[in-house]
Amino acid sequence: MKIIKFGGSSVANPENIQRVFSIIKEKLKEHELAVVFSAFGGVTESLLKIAQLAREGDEAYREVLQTLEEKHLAIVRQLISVQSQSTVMTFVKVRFKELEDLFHGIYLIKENSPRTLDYVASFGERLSAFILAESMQGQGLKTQFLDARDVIRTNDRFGQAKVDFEVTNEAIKNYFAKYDGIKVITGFISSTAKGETTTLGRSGSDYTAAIFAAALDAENLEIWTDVSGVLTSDPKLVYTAFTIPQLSYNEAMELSHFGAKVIFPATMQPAMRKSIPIYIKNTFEPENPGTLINGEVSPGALIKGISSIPNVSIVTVQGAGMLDSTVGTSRVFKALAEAKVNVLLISQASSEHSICLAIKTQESYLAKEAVEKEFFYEIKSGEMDKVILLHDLATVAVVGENMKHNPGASGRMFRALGRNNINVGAIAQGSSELNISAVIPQPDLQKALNALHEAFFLSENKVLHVFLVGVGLIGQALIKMIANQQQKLRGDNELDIQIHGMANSRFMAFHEDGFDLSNPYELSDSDEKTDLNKFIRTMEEMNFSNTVFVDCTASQDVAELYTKILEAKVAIVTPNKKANSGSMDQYRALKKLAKKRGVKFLYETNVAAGLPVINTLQDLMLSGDRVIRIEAVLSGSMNYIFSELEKGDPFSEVVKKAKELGFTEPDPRDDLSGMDVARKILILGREAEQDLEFDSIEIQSMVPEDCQNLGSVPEFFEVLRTHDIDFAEMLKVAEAKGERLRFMATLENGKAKVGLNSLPIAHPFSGLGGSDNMILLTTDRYKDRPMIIRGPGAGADVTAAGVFADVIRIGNYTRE
Ligand SMILES: NC(=O)C1=CN([C@@H]2O[C@H](COP(=O)(O)OP(=O)(O)OC[C@H]3O[C@@H](n4cnc5c(N)ncnc54)[C@H](OP(=O)(O)O)[C@@H]3O)[C@@H](O)[C@H]2O)C=CC1
Ligand SMILES: N[C@@H](CC=O)C(=O)O
Repeated sequence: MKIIKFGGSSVANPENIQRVFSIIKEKLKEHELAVVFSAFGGVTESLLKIAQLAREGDEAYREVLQTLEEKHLAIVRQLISVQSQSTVMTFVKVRFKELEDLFHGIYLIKENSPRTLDYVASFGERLSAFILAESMQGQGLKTQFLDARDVIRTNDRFGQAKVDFEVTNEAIKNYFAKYDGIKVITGFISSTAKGETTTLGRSGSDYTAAIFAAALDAENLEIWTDVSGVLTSDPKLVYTAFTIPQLSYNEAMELSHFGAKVIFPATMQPAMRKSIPIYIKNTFEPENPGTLINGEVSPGALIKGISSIPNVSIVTVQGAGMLDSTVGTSRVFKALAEAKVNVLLISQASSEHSICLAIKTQESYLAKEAVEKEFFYEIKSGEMDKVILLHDLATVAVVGENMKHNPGASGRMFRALGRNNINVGAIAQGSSELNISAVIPQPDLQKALNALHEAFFLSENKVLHVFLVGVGLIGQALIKMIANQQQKLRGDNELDIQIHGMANSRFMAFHEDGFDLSNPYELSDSDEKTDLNKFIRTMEEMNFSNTVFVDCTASQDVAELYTKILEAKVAIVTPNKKANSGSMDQYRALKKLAKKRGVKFLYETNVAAGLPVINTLQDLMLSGDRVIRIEAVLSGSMNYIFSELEKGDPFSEVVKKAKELGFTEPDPRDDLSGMDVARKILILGREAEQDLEFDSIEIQSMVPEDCQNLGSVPEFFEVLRTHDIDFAEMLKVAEAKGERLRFMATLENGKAKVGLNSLPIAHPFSGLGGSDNMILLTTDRYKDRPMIIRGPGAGADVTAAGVFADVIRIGNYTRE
């Protein structure tokens, strides 16, 4: 015998009901069944609403009642053939006549006792189960309608009646022995020995099903609902949540205690006592195996799920009066029990001077009042402090029996929370090691759940949440690269990169689920004007774990936001050199801040685009090397310009071409003026642990004087044309000496120089063509022959690839 139960959403309308019948027919092929039904979706709520309206003297109750009757009659019309409708129609009409009288009585005497409300609510299941039994009959199934009030005996605690299992079990067995056919049973309702209608409280229909399963020693119990079992976390908050295939009874109870809504612990008890397996299945996805809850602890994952409770407060009771802890603590709990306050989590310091309780916020004031009343004299004498309330909190709990005797769970939990800048207010772990719970700020709840979910379930599948400012040459190339590699990264590297925010200087746009990168988004379609502070605020509000801010602008304004971004524990990746080439103090402060906040600040592409210069230099320094000298060609555009000039094209045309090829800065004067190279040698010097300020660099500018103060770039090109002849002459002089012109940077003895050099043909830089860069590092270890890094040092693809590599590096870093 199997007991199966369908909830309200499964029987909300005739279409859903037909699905339910198909499931039942399928099951009947192999099993004997009893089916428990909830009221049709929304009916219990409507009945209680009508009772409330009637009690308030609001005549509108009649209309709502009529609508409800119509809903039931419509279901009958759709499910049952015309020839067989009359019995059911009569049943429905008689029940609604009873309800009409009942509500009229409530309307007259303005009274709605729990007893009356139980009776009112009982009509929902009585109607649904009867209609469904009759329609199953109409589909050729032999059914037997059972009003559970005839067999489930309870006390008279209306609203949440206690079952007398001795009487109930006996009555159920007798009933099943007497009648055959599929028993179609009303969920939720029961009765006292005097025949008064009672209800079984929250998730009462599940409880009904469990009572029958236990009484009949059923093979198993299936709860059919509108989700595919118990999920690893709340899917509304954690999009990657997935169905847990199996849970032990203890794990299921613990998860639901901490907020998982699919099943309610009390409803499991009867089935649990008899070790009856419980399946949680989805009516709308019957092929999904759902979750099996049984007595077994499955090996493997450290935890099974992460649950949470929002709107929690911490109630702190402290003072010397608590030091006699046995008495102090017991008085706190006695006071709370008397005030009917439910304590979610308890944490007590070993000093026993204070005790911290997590309580639902709406009960926290009651708790404060109760405890302060209990300790009235101690508070008055100063022996105890007044109770402190802290609001706007939530609890998160990781649950799983495998945490027992397996170290590492709490480390992983708190590392994930800490790394995401989530402050933990209180911690508790039961000695059973079945759950570790923490109180965190409510606004961080979604971020915390996602961080924990990733840390425990998706540590092999990391999600990076990217916010990108600057969608020009490099930004766009980066988006394309991520789009092309997304599948591969997900599959081979278990890394999922999603872009949630984008901005250029004019527009910004956000996407909670991540932009669809296969279908490029046009920022000009957004109606939101760029506001950098708002961009950062929105990024913070989205509050994702593993957030990366990518700056692909050349903007000082954006660089000035880095402090704020790092403060928010968001990592930064950037090719923009502005931040690192500001003052030495600022450079140091950013590095220090990133370290302090435990996030990465990566800028490999600040120098020589995607070439591994900064990482190499950092490795050398970390391993104890010392830089003696740096000689380098650090500008892809300048190298292109001066090597192409050798082919005889006019200077201004070559500069234009360098811009078109994406080698120059947004404004090519930044390259020609030597400023860009100066920034790069400054950054290299700083990475080589030298104290360098920008002002100390000797810079030779290639921008003719009359081009320096021109406004727009096109204007600049116009005037530059008039200097083509000067540059041709410069080249001629060099060539006459058998030399080549190369724009270089050097750093030696703390002195940096940037400028154009005429080099002998044999010089390593003379052979550089196109956008190539070359960096010669002479160090203590590389003294006789310098270390050489060479390759293209500018261009959209090589730069975007370098930025992309930094982003991936962050993914790998956050993996542990
Ligand atoms: N090109 C290369 O080879 C290399 C470039 N880099 C660096 O990469 C960065 C980007 O260069 P590149 O893509 O060529 O430049 P682009 O001019 O092509 O793109 C710059 C982007 O930044 C946006 N932007 C500018 N100012 C702001 C602002 N205040 N707020 C928001 N968005 C802003 C621009 O918006 P809008 O379009 O509205 O103006 C544009 O989308 C630069 O820092 C550069 O030094 C580093 C290594 C190599
Ligand atoms: N404009 C730069 C590109 C990146 O830094 C260059 O020409 O090298």
